[in-house]
Amino acid sequence: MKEHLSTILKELESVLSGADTYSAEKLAEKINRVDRVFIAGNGRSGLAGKMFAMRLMHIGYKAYVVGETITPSISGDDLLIIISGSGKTQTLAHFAKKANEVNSEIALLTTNTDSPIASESDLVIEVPAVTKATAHERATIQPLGSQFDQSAHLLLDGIIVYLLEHLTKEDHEALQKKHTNLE
Ligand SMILES: O=C([C@H](O)CO)[C@H](O)[C@H](O)COP(=O)(O)O
Repeated sequence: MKEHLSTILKELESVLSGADTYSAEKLAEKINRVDRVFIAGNGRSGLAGKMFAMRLMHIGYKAYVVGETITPSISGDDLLIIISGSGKTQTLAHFAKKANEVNSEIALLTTNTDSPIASESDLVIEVPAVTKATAHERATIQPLGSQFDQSAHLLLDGIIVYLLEHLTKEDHEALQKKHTNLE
């Protein structure tokens, strides 16, 4: 088990050292500028997105998860962030088209910069990880898209730290207060 964990950490270090951090910083700046942030992803990519949305709320941004019952309609002053390893998931491609129709900005976190969702996006952040589509051809000890899902989660947590350090000045106490008291 220790060996597996050590290998997973090495995989993540290798992926994240090749991630497009320049674009990740641009994404942080967009988040800071737009009115509201909408986050979409399916499966485990979607779970990484939900964790990111929660932290954005904690640090003072208006964040919504696409598909939740209380999520309002998106508009031209908003940003849609899509997390999709393949960049091809059809429901997400549809969301990107709809968001473009109302002129909202779109950012994509993906391994596939040459994908249908990438071509709809204003900003593409490349994360060079293995996905469910490439797991058979690239080296990882992990199943399906675990490497991408984990890398996306860590990169998004990195954006939270960047926002806290450079763009918002929320302190730990303010974050604690925003965390739900219904638990
Ligand atoms: O659940 C997923 C995981 O990769 C399976 O290991 C995917 O995130 C889900 O299938 C959505 O796919 P992508 O849009 O390509 O991330």
